Amino acid sequence: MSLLDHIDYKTEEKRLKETVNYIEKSIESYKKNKTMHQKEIKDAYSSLDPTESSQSYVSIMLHTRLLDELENNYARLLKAIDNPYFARIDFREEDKSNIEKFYIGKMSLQREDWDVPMILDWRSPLASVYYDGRLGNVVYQNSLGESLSGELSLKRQYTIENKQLLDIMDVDITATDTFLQASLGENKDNRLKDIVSTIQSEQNAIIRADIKRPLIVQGVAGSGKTTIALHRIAYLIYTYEKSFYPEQFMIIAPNRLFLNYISGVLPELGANNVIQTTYADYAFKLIGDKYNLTDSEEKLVHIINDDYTQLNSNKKSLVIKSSAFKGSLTFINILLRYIKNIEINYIPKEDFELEGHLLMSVKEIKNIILRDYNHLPLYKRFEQVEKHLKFRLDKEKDRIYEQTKLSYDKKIEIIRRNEPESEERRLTIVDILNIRDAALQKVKKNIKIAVKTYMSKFIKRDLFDYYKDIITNEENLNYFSLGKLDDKFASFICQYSNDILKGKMVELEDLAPLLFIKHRIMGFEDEINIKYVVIDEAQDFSPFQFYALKKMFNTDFFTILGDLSQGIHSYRSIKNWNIVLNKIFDTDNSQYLKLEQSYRTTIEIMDLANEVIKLIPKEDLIIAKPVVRHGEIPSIAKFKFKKDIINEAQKKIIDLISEGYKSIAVICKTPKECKSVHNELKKNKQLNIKLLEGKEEQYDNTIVIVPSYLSKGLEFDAVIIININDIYSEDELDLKLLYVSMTRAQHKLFVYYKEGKNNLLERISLGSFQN
Ligand SMILES: Nc1ncnc2c1ncn2[C@@H]1O[C@H](COP(=O)(O)OP(=O)(O)OP(=O)(O)O)[C@@H](O)[C@H]1O
Repeated sequence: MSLLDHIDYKTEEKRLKETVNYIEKSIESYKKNKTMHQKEIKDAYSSLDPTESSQSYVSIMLHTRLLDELENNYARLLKAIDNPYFARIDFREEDKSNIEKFYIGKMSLQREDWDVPMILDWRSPLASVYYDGRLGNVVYQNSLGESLSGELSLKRQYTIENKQLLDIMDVDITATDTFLQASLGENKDNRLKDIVSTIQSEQNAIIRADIKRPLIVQGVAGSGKTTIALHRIAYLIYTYEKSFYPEQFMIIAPNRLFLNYISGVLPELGANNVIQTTYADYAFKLIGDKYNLTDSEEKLVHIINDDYTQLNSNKKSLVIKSSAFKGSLTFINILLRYIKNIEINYIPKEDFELEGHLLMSVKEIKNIILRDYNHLPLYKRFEQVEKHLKFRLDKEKDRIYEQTKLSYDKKIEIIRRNEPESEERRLTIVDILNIRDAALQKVKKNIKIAVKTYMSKFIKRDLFDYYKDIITNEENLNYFSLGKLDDKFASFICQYSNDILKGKMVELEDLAPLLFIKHRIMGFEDEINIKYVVIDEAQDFSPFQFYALKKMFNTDFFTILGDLSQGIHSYRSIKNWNIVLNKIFDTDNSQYLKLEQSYRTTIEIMDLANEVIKLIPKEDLIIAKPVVRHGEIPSIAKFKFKKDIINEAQKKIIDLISEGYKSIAVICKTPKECKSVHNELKKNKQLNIKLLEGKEEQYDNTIVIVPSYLSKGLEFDAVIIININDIYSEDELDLKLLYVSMTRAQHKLFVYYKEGKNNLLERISLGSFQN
């Protein structure tokens, strides 16, 4: 049906015009108001008298605030004007007779003369029925969490561009979501986009899940985890705007390139100032930059390359084991014992006294440290002790001074009373007076230095000294593990860590324990004010990484998203979500949701990728179900020579560009192979191909060449997997790397490999799924 034939075309056309006109008028009135406020501020400044009158200050403050609000609204209106809304629902509240029409957009728009909003924000409670509700009776929760019901009689979607209505689509019970199909079929550039108009019900449940309970989401490749994570933040900022500032939300992503890839979404959703960081960047901000990070991917690359086997077959398993150990619950417990030991043993053994007078006993001091202020970092507890000591001293010092004086005065009095006046008596008294004065001087001096002297008995050490004291000291490691660590392993890990730390380097695995020590012992210089944390690609986190964040931020407000099938760092990270659900958070409180539908790839590509991941013999593996979108069958081609692969890839890239694809990736297994393929491909001057090595913070190229592990999280219109020397084996890690590489493709996938020992790709190319 053409747009003009739609029964409501005229009404909808009129409504759009009306909305656009209203926004235009609002923009005009903004401009007038802005000039007015600016003039008020200027006038107030010119009549500002520094000696008097707060009137002008008040005026400046008021108009500055109003101007800020105005600027915010203006930015929102400008954003909305070309495409003010994307959907409409017709809804009748229970027990009411009238049906209201609600137009849903990325922002809300109120008209003073209307009862219902002109545009309803997609994050508002009622808008939820658009995402969840089928036509008929529906239930949604209002902002107080109460269930409200009503009848949904229409769900309508619009395509609007540049203020023009291009399409109207009514969604009934059976209609497949053509809008979703259209959106998934588009070619995309190298930035993630918002999906407000096509959020699916299972995704909506995650976006709007209870804020108070930690939420763990296992979602297959391309199920929208990253996208939803960002929408959830935008939703929470809107819903809880009175309780949280955007700056109190933090999203943690795997690397800066990825952060750049997602950076456009939150501003587009009206959520500015959210902290977007990587674990390492944030950790270094808190622990300082005395030490540097070893290349966090280097270990993975060694493992992928299987370099260790050439060096020392045993070393690989020990390196892997120590990575896992540093992130484990076992190590958390060792550190907890170690810190407790510091707390107890670093307390001085003596009471706090002045001139033999007890001011505070060790027992009291212990109580301050171990009981009353136990929630604070140790050094902050020391500060509390100092305050208490000062308080006691202030209270007692005059009395002690007077008592000292009195004891001498008494002696003099006795002499005066018992001895007759004589030169000798006078000299004795003068002597005593001199001794008294010296004693009082001493008391005065001791009063001055008493607290400082006592506090100097508390030992303070550098963060890294503490860490080395446990991770490079075999005796301590054994002692605090209660003798449960294997001697050979303990010895290896100490030596291995010492080798790294002595070069003023740390590995990614060291950051969580360092953060935790800093949190419990020194405390952080600036107050940490993060209230909500979202972690993407969380399958690569260790238990300790989650634990350290939870403790530092002192919150359960977490959304954690990941896909275990893409856990390519599983040598150092969680193996399943249970540990997070039950050990890091409270089992009864944490929520677990699954996303099984994949939106990124075509059925044909997903089928092929699923064949790969199914080769991992794991029962709990979740296989992705692609949404119904067909495309070309991925082509897998074998070549005799490297040069043939390069030629074919060059040709294919040129074809893809001419077909209008906006983002193309060549993915090789290792960085080494990427480099070598890049050197060949770039000989064709027609191709501007960028090699991604992991250090870059952004890329704007259409064509990139990227190692498999770095492609995680990204997506491209078309992917060409090239495999020449660093062949894929059937190891779990290799299967995951190949799976990740394949699932980056939205529309087209090509696999080119060199004949020889490449059994896995050979096997896949002969697979039954190839028609
Ligand atoms: N409801 C939706 N409507 C339209 N597009 C969607 C929807 N959900 C997801 N997508 C699209 O699917 C693609 C994959 O999304 P995203 O990258 O967020 O998934 P992911 O689960 O984080 O993937 P991966 O784990 O493989 O990196 C994106 O292009 C996103 O825009």
